[in-house]
Amino acid sequence: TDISTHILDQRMRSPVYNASGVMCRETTELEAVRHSDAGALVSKSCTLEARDGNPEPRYAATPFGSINSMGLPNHGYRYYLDYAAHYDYTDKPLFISISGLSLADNLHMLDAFQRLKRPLLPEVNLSCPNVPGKPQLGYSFDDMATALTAIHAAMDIPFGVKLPPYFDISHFEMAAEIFNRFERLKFLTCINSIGNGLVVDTDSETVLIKPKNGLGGIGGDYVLPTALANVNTFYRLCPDKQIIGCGGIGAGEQVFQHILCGASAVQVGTRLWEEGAGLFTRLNQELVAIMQRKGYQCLADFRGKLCTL
Ligand SMILES: O=C(O)c1[nH]c(=O)[nH]c(=O)c1I
Repeated sequence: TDISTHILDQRMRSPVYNASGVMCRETTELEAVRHSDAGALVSKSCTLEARDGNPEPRYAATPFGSINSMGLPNHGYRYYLDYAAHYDYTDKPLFISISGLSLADNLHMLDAFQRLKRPLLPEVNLSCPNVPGKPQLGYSFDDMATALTAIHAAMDIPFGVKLPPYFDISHFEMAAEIFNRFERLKFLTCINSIGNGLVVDTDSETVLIKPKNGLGGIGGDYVLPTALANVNTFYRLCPDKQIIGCGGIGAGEQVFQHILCGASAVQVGTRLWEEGAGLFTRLNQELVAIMQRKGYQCLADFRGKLCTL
């Protein structure tokens, strides 16, 4: 049973890796993912300068997932540039998440990463919901088109984007029409957390996290149907791009479902935060078990083959 996959020409021994933001802010964390059974790794979204992020508590686990308003805490892009410069690319693919506070910052950082001349894979984050005063690009189609036009003009290497969840068919269509304009935009990571949810503790009658009156991005079991809808819809609307699934993965079954909906690889956030890097070993085993039960030899046997009625 072969669970390997490729993103562009880069092979992954497993289709599962971390979601940006989880187990990837420190080089020690990135190394933990690299030494795990994850098939790749992605770094914490970075900005030009280091950021402390929002006041704590800013993450909370909940009965069906998590809520977070981290506020883009990171060491600044040079820290991740240094990791990418010394990384052994023969091991597993390295994705670099970029989330500049302006288009100019994004262009500056992306240029620095492409000048490394390393096979790193930039994932431009269009969907951070937690920086007060910074509306996310993914929900402003004109601004997103402008940014991607400039990024595509500046990038000689292939890149991807981290997308927010969309909920309206016309939004899927408008977003896909924009993405399909850009040939070197090669992968779409769907989805980021569902922005600005609110989780309340009944006993204390209090929110769980400090920033933004308790509002934060929702992840975990709550978001699986939305994640699958975004994966499958962009899989159908953007046939020249690969889809990386993210959202609601806690067991091999959801890995299977994301791939059935069209994902070439999948990322795990909430469940990784709660369980640790041993998660990848478990998910790989559970995926193999499902494939064996169904008689599938490789991921291509079922990728994108979701049946409709
Ligand atoms: O608050 C964060 O740091 C954060 N949190 C998220 O749930 N998604 C994001 O893209 C980011 I940049």
